[in-house]
Amino acid sequence: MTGYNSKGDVATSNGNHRNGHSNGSSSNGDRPADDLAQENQTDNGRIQCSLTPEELRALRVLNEDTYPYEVIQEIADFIVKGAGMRPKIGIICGSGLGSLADIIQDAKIFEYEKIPNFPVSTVEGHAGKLVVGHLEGAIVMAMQGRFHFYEGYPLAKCSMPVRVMKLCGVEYLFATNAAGGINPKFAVGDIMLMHDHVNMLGFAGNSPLQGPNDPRFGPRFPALVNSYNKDLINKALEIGKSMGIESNMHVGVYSCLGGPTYETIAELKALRMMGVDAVGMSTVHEVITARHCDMKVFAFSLITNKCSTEYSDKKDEEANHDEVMSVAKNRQKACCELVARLVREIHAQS
Ligand SMILES: O=P(O)(O)O[C@@H]1C[C@H](O)[C@@H](CO)O1
Ligand SMILES: Nc1nc2[nH]cnc2c(=O)[nH]1
Repeated sequence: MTGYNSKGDVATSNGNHRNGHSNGSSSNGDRPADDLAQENQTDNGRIQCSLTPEELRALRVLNEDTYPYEVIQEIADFIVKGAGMRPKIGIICGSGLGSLADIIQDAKIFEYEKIPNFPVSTVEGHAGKLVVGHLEGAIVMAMQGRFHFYEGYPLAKCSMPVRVMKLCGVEYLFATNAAGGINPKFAVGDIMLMHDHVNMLGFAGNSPLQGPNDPRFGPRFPALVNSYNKDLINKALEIGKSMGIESNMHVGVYSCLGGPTYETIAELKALRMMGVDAVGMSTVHEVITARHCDMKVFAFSLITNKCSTEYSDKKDEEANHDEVMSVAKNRQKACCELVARLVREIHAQS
């Protein structure tokens, strides 16, 4: 059998692996490169490809920026069949917020590495598991680990799981993230419900929808006004009130930068002038992909650090991922309750 894993290795029928890394296992042992090149040469001097058509197709899919509809459908079928249920709500867990998936009951867990054609998570705080099960009566699917542009994935690949969710039957996307608070009124640990975004990667000419448009997902030129569902924002505000956290909740504008660097003071000043309240490295391309295929979107940022727009020599004012993770851990209970109660409301309405 020929199989593929998500690291781009190709496993052949005799169990050998080919990959591009010098320290990877090789079906060719330690034979000199000249020998191998000669063996693969055809009469016209071109290197002959020894991959089967299936192997080539899988490699193409792994390396392509866009996933064909049929491949997304295959992934969705794999998940729905494996889980034995069809989810209605999709949740993307932000950095350190993986516990949002831990509250799912009767969970069927899929490691990303075992899902055909799925990328792998490479960031600390993103476990790399897809969890399908029940939450407050609804069937949900949660990504414990998302894909970021700075990991080296093209945007279409980063947000490909949103299309998988859609073909699984998901109607609502809940996207969560850890973000730096630029609005001076925001404190560490606050929750900002997103009501709009500034797509900085889009300003630079990058979009998850780049390339040929497949109308089975949505239109070539989707509108993005009203992307963030107002009813869900209002419901979340009511829930926040009844949890007694209304003074730690805001509604604001998020912006996604490419990362992995945190922002300079000059960049933060520019973002603030543009009306940005919180800054991160994700979510926007997922929201674009979700709106393109007409999903209802709810998204929030957990403010894990304050972004000062004043120059300072203080080391403790510099953002760092350990702080991001530790704040997320401390606030996971409130985030889980907010998500669970909103899911309950949606389920009660349907
Ligand atoms: O996945 P999210 O957007 O929650 O993660 C944020 C952005 C970077 O991945 C990381 C930086 O600390 O946290
Ligand atoms: N870009 C960015 N991402 C974050 N994720 C968590 N905090 C931050 C931040 O300050 N900036």
